[in-house]
Amino acid sequence: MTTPPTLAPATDNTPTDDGPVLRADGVTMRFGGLTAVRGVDLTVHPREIVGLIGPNGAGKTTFFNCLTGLYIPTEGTVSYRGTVLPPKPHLVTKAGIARTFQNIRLFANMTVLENVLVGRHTRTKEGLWSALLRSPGFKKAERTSEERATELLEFIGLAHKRDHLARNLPYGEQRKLEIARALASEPGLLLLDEPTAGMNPQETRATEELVLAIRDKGIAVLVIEHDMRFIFNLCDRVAVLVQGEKLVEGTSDTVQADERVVAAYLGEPCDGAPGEAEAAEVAAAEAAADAVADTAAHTAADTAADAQNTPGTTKGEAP
Ligand SMILES: Nc1ncnc2c1ncn2[C@@H]1O[C@H](COP(=O)(O)OP(=O)(O)OP(=O)(O)O)[C@@H](O)[C@H]1O
Repeated sequence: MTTPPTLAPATDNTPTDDGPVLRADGVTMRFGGLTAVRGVDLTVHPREIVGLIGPNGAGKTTFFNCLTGLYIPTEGTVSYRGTVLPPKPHLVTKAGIARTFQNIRLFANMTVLENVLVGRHTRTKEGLWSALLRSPGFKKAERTSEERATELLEFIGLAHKRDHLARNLPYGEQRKLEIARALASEPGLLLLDEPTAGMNPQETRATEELVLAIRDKGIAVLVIEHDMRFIFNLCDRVAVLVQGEKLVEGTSDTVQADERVVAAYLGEPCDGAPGEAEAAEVAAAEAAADAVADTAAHTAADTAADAQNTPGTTKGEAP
C-alpha cells in the first residue's frame, strides 16, 4: 500500500497533560445473571495503540459498548481526558471518542462522501431550520464539512470513489470508509472493533499502515482484533480479557510469552476430556506392537548367532 497522505488535524489532539486519554475504572456489565464484563480497568495514553484480545465471548465488544455509552455499565466509570463520560453515545462522540463496529454499519444507499459527512454531524452546530433554509451560516458550514470530508477520503485512499454508492464498494473499502466516517467526528481516541475481519492479507497489511498513520496524527487507538499478527505487530500494549475479566496486560512480547494467555485460547487439558480414553487405548496398542516387534528382532538375531556358532556348518550351508 502507498503511505496515506498526511492529514492536517482539524482539532488539536496534543495532550494538555500527561494523563490518559481514556480511563476505565472497575467497569462491570451484567445482563441478568450473566456478568459479561467484571471490574475491568484500562487506560489508553495519548498516541498509544492498545489492543484488546480474548477468546470469543470474552466480553470485548460489551466493554467497547460500555466505553461508548451504548451500554450503561452496572458498575464503574469511564473518563475521557479526566472527565467522567455520560453514558450517551452522541455525548461520548462529541467528547472525542469515535468507533467502528464489528458488522459494517454504513448508509448503503448514500455516496461515499455523504457517509463521511454524516460522521461530521457532532462537529457542526447548524440546526435543522438553518439547513432547510440554506442560510449563509449553513452554506459555510457545509463547505467546511465537505473540504474536511474530502481530506479524509484522500487520507484513507478513497477520494476517487467519493460519488460511488457505499454499497458498491468492495468489502475492504467499506471497512476503510467506516474508519473515515469515525474520523470525521475529529476524535482524540478511535475504537476499532475487528477492523480486519474478512480481509485478505494485503488488506490487513494496508489497515495496519492506516492505523499507524492515524496514530501519527495524534489520535490514540484501542483495537479489538482476533488476528494476533496484526495485534502484536501494531500495539504498544495489549490487554487480554477472559470470561469478562482482564487476565494480563503488557507489551506484545509479555503477552505472547504468558502461558495463561495460550491456555485461555487453547483451553487447559482436563481429566476425562472427550477422546482421552481413545488416546490411551491407541498408546497402549502402539506400546504392545513395539514390544512384539522387539521380541521378534531379538529372536531373529539369536537364531543367526546360533547358526554361525554351530560346528561343521559353513556359511550358506545347512547344518
Ligand atoms: N445484549 C446482551 N444481552 C445478553 N447477553 C449479552 C449481550 N451482549 C453480549 N452478551 C453476552 O456477553 C458475553 C460477552 O459477549 P461479547 O460479544 O462482549 O464477547 P466478545 O469478546 O466481543 O466476543 P467475540 O470475540 O465473539 O465478538 C457473551 O456471553 C454474550 O452472549
